[in-house]
Amino acid sequence: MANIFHVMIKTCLICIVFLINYPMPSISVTHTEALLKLKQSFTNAESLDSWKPETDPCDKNSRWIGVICQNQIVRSVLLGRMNLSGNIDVDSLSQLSGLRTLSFRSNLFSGPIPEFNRMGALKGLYLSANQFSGEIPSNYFDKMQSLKKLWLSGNKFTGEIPSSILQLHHLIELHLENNQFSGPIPTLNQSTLLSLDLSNNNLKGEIPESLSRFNASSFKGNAEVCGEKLGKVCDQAPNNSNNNNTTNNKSHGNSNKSISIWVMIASIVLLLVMVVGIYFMCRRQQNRRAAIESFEEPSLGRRISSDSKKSFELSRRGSSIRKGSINGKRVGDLTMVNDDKGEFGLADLMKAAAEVLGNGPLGSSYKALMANGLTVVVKRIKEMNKIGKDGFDAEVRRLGRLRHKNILTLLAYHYRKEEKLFVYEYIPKGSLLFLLHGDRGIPHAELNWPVRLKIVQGIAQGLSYLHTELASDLPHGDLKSSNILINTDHEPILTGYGFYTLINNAHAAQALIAFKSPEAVQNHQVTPKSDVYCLGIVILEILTGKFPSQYLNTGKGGIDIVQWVKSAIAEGREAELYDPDIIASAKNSTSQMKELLHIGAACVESNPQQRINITEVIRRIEEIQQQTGQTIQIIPSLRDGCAEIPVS
Ligand SMILES: Nc1ncnc2c1ncn2[C@@H]1O[C@H](COP(=O)(O)OP(=O)(O)OP(=O)(O)O)[C@@H](O)[C@H]1O
Repeated sequence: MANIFHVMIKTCLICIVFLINYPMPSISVTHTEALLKLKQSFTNAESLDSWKPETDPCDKNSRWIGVICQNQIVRSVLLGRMNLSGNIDVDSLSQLSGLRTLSFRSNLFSGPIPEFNRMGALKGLYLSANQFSGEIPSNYFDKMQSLKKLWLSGNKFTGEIPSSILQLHHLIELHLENNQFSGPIPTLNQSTLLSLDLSNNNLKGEIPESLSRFNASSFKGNAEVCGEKLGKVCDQAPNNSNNNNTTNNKSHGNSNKSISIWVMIASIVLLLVMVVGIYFMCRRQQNRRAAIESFEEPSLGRRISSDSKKSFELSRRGSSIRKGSINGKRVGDLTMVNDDKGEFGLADLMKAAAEVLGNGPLGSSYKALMANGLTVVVKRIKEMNKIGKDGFDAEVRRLGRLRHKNILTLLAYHYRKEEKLFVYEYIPKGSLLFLLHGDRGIPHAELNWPVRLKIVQGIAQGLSYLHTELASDLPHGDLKSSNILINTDHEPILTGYGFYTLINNAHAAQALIAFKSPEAVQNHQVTPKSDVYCLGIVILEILTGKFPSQYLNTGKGGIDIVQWVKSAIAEGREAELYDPDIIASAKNSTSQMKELLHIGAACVESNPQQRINITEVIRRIEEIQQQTGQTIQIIPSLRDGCAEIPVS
C-alpha cells in the first residue's frame, strides 16, 4: 500500500514539473480577445471603433463592423476599405477556429504575404488592392485545401504563380491580375474554376488548353503570353540555328553533293506543299467549310472520344451521313426535333470545333461550332436507361415541341443504349450562375435591380409554361442558376428540364436539385411544387448575390440561403440581405425588393401544402413590376475591385 502511495505521489510530482516546464497552450482565448488583439496589430484602426472590449462580436446588439457570425461562431472577418495598415496578427486570427472568409481588400497593408496559410480551413481569402509584395512560396497553399475564392489582385507580388494553387481542388475564383507575377501560366485544371483573371502581369508562354474556356481578357496585359485567344500565335518552331550551323560547316567540305541534296529536299517539300494545297482547295470548294477551317479547336468527335474511356464510335458512324429530312426525322444517327435553327447531322456535329463547357452532375456539356456557322451545346447525359427507346423517343420529341421565349427548346438528340446526346442552341451570354458569381465584368454590372426583377419574372413565366405543357404533374426537376441562361435582352431562358423522367432513379436523386426540396428529402417525392422551392432559392440567390450551399452535394461551400433569409426576415433584418451591387439601382425600390424577398421566402416554405403556387408568384411579381413603374433599363453600377462573399 505504502508503495502504491509512493508511486502516486511521484507521478503527481512528475506531472507538476512537466506542467511547469510545458504549460498548456491557452485555450481560453475568446473570439472577443482574439479580435481585439488583431485590432491592436493595426496602426490605424479608427474604423474599428465598434470593436469594444466586454462586448461580444456575435451579439447582434454589439454590431462589430466586418464580423459575421453564425451560431455564435465568427465565420467571416471582412475588413475591406477600412484604411488599415500595420501588421496583421495571424496568431490571433488563427484562434478563430470557425473562420472561413477573410478579407483585407483595399487597405494599406504592405510587405510579404502574411502566414494566412496557417488557417487551413479558410474558404475565401481576399487581399486585393493593397501593397503586398515579394514572392509567394511555391508551397504556400499546400495546406489550404478548402480554399474556394482567392483574390490577390492589385498588389505587387512577384515571382512565379505558386504551384500549390494547382492543388486547390475546390477553387472557384482566382484573381491575380495587376501584379508582377512572372513565369508560365500554371496548367490549372480545376473544373470548379468559374472566374479567372491573370491579366496585367509579366507572365509568359502559351495559355494552357485547360484554361481555354476563359476569355482573352483573363490573360491580356502579359506581353509574352501567346495563344489563339489573344490573336498571337505561339512560336513552336524549334530553334534550328545550331543545327543549321553544323550543316553549313559540313557543306563547306562537301559542297556539290550537299547542294544537290538540298535541291532535292526543296523540290520534294515544294511538291508536297503543292499537293496539300490542291487537296485543301478542292475540299474547300466541295464543302464550303471556310469557317471551320480557320478554327483550330479539337472537333467534338475527338473531344467526346477523348473524354470517354470506352471506344466511341460516333465519329465513324456519323461520317457516312448525308443530308436528310428533318422535323422529327433522323438525319443519320441524329434525330432532329426542331428545325428552327436549320438542319444538321451527326457528322456535322462530330466534325465541329468543340470546347468543354462544364461537367455537371448530369454529365458533360460541350460547345460546338459547326461548319454552317451554328453554335450548339451538346449535353452528354449519364445513366439514362430508365425507359426503353420508344418511350424515350416520345418523351424527347415532346420536348422539341415546346415553344416559349423563356424556354430553350431541344434541337436534336442522339440515342444509343450506351450513349445519349442532347443538342441545344448555344446562348453566348452564359448562365445566371456565371453572371452572378463569375467574372465581375460588365455583364455582371448590368445586373441591376430592374434587370434582376425582369429575370425573376421570366423564370417564373417559363416555369409556369413548363408546368402546363409537360405531362401531368411533371416538374422541371433541375431549376438552378446554371440552368438559367440569359440572352442579350436579359431575358432568362430555362434549360436542363425534362430529364426527370429519363434518368435512372438513384442518379436523379443525386443529380437533380428538385430532390433538395424538403418533401423530396423526406419521402423522395418530387412534383412541380418542388420546382417552386427551387425557384425560391434562385430568387433569394438573385436578391442576395450569394451562392447557395444547396447547389453543392458535398454540403460544404456557399451559404444556406434558405435558413439565412428566414432568420433575417424573422428578425426584421431584410435590408442586410440585399446584394450591395443592386442597392444603387434600387434607391426608391426597397419596398419592392422586400416584397420579392418575401415571395422567395414563400417559395421555400418547407410544407409543400402551404407553399405559394406559381400563378400567385407571377401575379405578385407583376404587381412589383407595376409599382416599380419603369421600363427596364441597363444602369451599369460598376464596382471597384472585388467584393468578398462569405464562403461558409
Ligand atoms: N445552351 C447553352 N448555352 C450556353 N451555356 C450553356 C448552355 N447550356 C449549358 N450551358 C452552361 O454550360 C455549363 C455546363 O452546363 P451543364 O448543364 O453541363 O452543367 P450544370 O448546369 O452545372 O449541371 P447539370 O449537369 O445538373 O445540368 C454551365 O455553366 C451552363 O450554364
